[in-house]
Amino acid sequence: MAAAPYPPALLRFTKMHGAGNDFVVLDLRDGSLPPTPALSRALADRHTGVGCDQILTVEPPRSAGAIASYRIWNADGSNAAQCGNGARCIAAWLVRDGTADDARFVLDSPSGSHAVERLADGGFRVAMGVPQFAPQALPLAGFIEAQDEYALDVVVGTQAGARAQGVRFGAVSMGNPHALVEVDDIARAPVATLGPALQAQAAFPDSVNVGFAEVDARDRIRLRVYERGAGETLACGSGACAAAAILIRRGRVDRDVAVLLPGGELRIGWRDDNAPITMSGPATFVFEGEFFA
Ligand SMILES: N[C@H](CCC[C@H](N)C(=O)O)C(=O)O
Repeated sequence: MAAAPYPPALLRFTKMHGAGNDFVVLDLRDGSLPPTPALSRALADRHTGVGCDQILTVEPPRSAGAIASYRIWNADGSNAAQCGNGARCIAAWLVRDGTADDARFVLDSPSGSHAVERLADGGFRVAMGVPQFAPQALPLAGFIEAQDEYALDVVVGTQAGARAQGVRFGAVSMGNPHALVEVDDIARAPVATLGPALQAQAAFPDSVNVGFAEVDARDRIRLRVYERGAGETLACGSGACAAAAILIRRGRVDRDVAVLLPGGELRIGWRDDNAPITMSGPATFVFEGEFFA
């Protein structure tokens, strides 16, 4: 086997987070290749790498009106089509870079084009697209029509302690797949057991991001998310949009709602069913660095 090149190549990156959901941002606008799954895992490793939930790339725009596009790789190396907290961090990165010199601009993600607005508090509001409830949009196999609530018998736990339990959940795509389980007490939600168990169901051939929501009030949701490809994160922007969409559609919350996640608070608005969902929240720079790839 050929020896690895020496000295190893240096990879410049920016470490950022959105409400605690943390990212390594790579600028690929010079035509550099996107990270391989192995490099994504190496960058994401919290002991031997930089450490992050996702890797985000800044790339040339793909649509006429956009100033840039972004792509997303999870910590396990898998590719994703949307990242709400990441969208805000890419927006902040482009403002600092001088590419975004207006308060309003458009970014392209693999899921579509997103209007972005810079807010007075330094955060950003992003139009995250119209939620898609059709099971095929996730995909969610075994169901034809969109339902307010689905039921599956899920095996939870490992061999010895494995037990089947009926699970009721909502499902929606924000460009990436989300399932939502309502709970009475978010602090005691079975995130670490039921999250991976639902992801492993054949009903989710592409896996799924699993949210657990406690409705505090008609304008406040508490949410924890066991993310596809990253495990439980401190926040999930598309997950906050998904939870609000499902709970608004069920009539459980109003169309303008605060979503309280372990890492911070996001504001979600959905003025009518055919409008894009908007997500507002912070984007934080942590450090710049060079990684020996
Ligand atoms: N784990 C997600 C991608 C990151 C989404 C999340 N970090 C967000 O802020 O939306 C997926 O595989 O679809």
